[in-house]
Amino acid sequence: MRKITVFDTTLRDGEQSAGVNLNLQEKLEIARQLERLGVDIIEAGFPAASPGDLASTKEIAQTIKGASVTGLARASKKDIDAAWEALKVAAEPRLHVFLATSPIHRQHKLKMSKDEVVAKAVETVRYAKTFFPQVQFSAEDAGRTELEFLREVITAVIDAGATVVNIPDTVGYLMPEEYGAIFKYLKDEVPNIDKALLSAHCHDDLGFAVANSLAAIQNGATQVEGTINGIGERAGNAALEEILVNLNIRQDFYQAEARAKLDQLSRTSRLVASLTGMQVPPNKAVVGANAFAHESGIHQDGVLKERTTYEIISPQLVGLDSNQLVLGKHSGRHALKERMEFLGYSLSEEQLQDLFIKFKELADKKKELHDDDLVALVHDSTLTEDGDVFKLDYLHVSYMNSIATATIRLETPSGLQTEEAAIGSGSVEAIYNTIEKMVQMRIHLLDYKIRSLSKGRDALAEVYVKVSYEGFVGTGRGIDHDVLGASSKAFIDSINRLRKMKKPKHFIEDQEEYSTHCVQDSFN
Ligand SMILES: CC(=O)SCCNC(=O)CCNC(=O)[C@H](O)C(C)(C)COP(=O)(O)OP(=O)(O)OC[C@H]1O[C@@H](n2cnc3c(N)ncnc32)[C@H](O)[C@@H]1OP(=O)(O)O
Ligand SMILES: CC(C)C(=O)C(=O)O
Ligand SMILES: [Mg+2]
Repeated sequence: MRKITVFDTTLRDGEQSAGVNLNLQEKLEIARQLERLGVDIIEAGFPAASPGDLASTKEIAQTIKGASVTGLARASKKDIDAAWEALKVAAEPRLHVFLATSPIHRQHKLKMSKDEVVAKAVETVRYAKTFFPQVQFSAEDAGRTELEFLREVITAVIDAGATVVNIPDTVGYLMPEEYGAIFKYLKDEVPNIDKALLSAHCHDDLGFAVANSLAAIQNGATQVEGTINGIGERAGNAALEEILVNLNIRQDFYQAEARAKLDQLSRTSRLVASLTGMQVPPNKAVVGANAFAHESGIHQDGVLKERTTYEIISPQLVGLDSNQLVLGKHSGRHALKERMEFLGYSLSEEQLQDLFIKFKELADKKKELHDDDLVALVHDSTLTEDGDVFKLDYLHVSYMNSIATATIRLETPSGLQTEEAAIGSGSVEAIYNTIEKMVQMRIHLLDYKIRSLSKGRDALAEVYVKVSYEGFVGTGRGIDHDVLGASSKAFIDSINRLRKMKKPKHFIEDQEEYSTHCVQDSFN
């Protein structure tokens, strides 16, 4: 199994993301987590860029012992001196110098000839080697460099003492086959290639950063560079978590391994997202919030029967407790049953079916159903399961000039449909006046309470009412995604309960005592 050295540049190339600026404490916190993750090299900054970058690189070099710490420098003595100032405290000082090699960069940016680039690269590596035992040379924009010239530069810098040579696809231009072919070419054609590690560094402009990095590994790269969550300049760098999980899950294919502890990946991703403010999209591979969430019934059924039907990565591998079966409108009975059992309800087939119908009705209106919603639904269905009750069929409320009008259709205990309308000074009063007319009972509302059952704007509403009718006191409860729907259902529920009361058993003079008894009776 080939060993792959993992080079993390979240704190250098990652921090080059537009809008990201980490302070010393934040950088240190990320560096400590990268150490826990077990990356081999942490690129802590670009010391010549600013006094702050120098100070944080130095602090990280001083603090981190479980990984090698490096910093970036241009092919310039001033930059290398600044890097030495920051990194001389490290256990094994390591420098990363770069110089562009592509015709575009030579001509327009550096204004240097090929010979001048080779000479500058060699001079730089030699100078760096007077301080640093480990020197990495990066041929910036190697991806767009003439192969023969790249071979010449790489051979020269290894001769000058470079211990790592990096072949960046700086602008994310190459296809995996092309990038892999460069590594194969250099392995075959650079005579001293065995004296240095060969490194891959990819950007995601065309969406191939991870694929390109893996293609490089397939073709001989022994070091891979990237950032957590793939943050970085423009479209970002290769996402390290994706590369690491690929190497683990498809070890059979790559025949290569890294020493990183994958169960630290989720935590590292969350830390980087929160400190950089660059949130991870939910569908992002490995660390997205939905990466281990199954919503559709067929998938949930498969996962419940055998996890690997739809899950190639176990959540525990990346440090999560478990996968998630999200209950929503695409879910099926298997997942609903499993969740209800988890919540302590063992439902008969009939009860499950009844609940499932209500579940689907609610799921059409609500994005995701939480445990509270399910408990509410199961209670709601068991309250009305014995038939012989009024049921709400249709509700319309309008409110104009301080007058509310409710139009309601009820299904009566004998199965008939009846419709009525009435007004009130508010919507709930209009609803209750209408229902009262329909059931032909003079009902006094003694109490009305409303609360939200779950989280979010689309949470279910639960309404409790306490009512009295000819000396009887009863309560009712209604749950609905709409507060007026819940209010109607609670009132109808209280009427259904009153209708079922048997006078000798339930008639209690003390109304408080009766009410408590009734509530317990209803909800136990
Ligand atoms: C692919 C990459 O990610 S490379 C790293 C990119 N990261 C950064 O640039 C972040 C930190 N950078 C900075 O803070 C600043 O650019 C500094 C402090 C390094 C330099 O600032 P300035 O001196 O004002 O130069 P400026 O950034 O405007 O221009 C870059 C100069 O470096 C030169 N240069 C670029 N790359 C290299 C190199 N590898 N070696 C030597 N010189 C280089 C450019 O040709 C240009 O030189 P010129 O002034 O002679 O035209
Ligand atoms: C400095 C180099 C390695 C770089 O970040 C790039 O070329 O993308
Ligand atoms: Mg880069």
